Amino acid sequence: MEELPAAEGDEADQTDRADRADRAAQVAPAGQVGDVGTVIVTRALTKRYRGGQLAVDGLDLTVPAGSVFGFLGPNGSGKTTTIRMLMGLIEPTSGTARVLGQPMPRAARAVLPHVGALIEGPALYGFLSGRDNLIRYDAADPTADPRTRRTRVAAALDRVGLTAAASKKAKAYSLGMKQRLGLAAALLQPRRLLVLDEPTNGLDPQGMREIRALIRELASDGTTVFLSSHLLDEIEQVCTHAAVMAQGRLITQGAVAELAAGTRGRLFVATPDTGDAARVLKEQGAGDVVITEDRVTAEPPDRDLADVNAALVTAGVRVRGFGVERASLEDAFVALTGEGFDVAG
Ligand SMILES: Nc1ncnc2c1ncn2[C@@H]1O[C@H](COP(=O)(O)OP(=O)(O)OP(=O)(O)O)[C@@H](O)[C@H]1O
Repeated sequence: MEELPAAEGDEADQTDRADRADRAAQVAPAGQVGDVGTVIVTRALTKRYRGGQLAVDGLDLTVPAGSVFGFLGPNGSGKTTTIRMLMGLIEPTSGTARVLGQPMPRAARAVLPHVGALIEGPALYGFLSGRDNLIRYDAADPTADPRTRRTRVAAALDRVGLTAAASKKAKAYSLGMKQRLGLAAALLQPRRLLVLDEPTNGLDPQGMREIRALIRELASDGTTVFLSSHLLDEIEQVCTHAAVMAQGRLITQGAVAELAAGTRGRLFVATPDTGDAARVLKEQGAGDVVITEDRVTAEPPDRDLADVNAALVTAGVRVRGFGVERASLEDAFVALTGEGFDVAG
């Protein structure tokens, strides 16, 4: 199987992501309904299932054009239900959803040809080769010209790095290769929007890296990518923007860098005297003190950190490092919900 290019280094990645975030911000200044700069807008979107379960509760989502938008939430928080409403697969109970400027599900026929979707794993025929699976997908599209089918399929296989494995039966594919084949199917036609539901679910770390690299590459062409995930670090690694869901409700949304920036990071002390450091930090008013090997971390207290540092030194704690770590999206989530991220919905 062909290898995808390795993920770029952290620094290059950050720059690239910042560039894309800028571009997305430029085309979506206010994110109003119907704004050409937004590809998905929902207002008070709500879904109550027949059994009474309120799966999505008054969701106001704004996805800027050109963004890699992470739809983040623990299992059961309503992500798949939202995606199914956006794709016109189920009707909302109330509220509205517009995709590419058109109302869903009413305009599904006009909208969906411009949207590539990978929802709940690709439906593949195991006894057919990867290539033949794509030929079937392409043949099912009434707008696809049969004369150029082989060229389109070859280009899609190449795009996801499956050319060398194209003749293998799909049942012999690894999970990562199956996901890539699903992506290839979504890419048979040029798309303005890609919607990926948990694209790395069940993959090993290498498979995850490959799919993330592919997502970055797709986004660099200007395609808006909307992906759901229950993995915070995944969103931080690939997304320019994110929305955070919990129990059917939107907790927050915006540029990833800004979401975390609004939250205070954790105070850390690197020291061999962890026990004493933890005691002093508590005395100084720090909360949630955690000891790990030769580090103590805590919620910073509401006082000058220079005084906290001085108190440590006065107490004889040998301080090798002291500071506040940059807040992660996880810190933001905990600050907003008062809960850890790994909660069941
Ligand atoms: N068809 C259905 N009928 C009734 N309840 C449902 C149905 N589908 C989902 N639910 C419930 O709605 C809530 C939201 O589920 P949903 O699948 O949208 O969440 P999710 O964030 O995508 O989670 P996961 O990552 O586990 O798929 C859950 O409590 C779930 O049990």
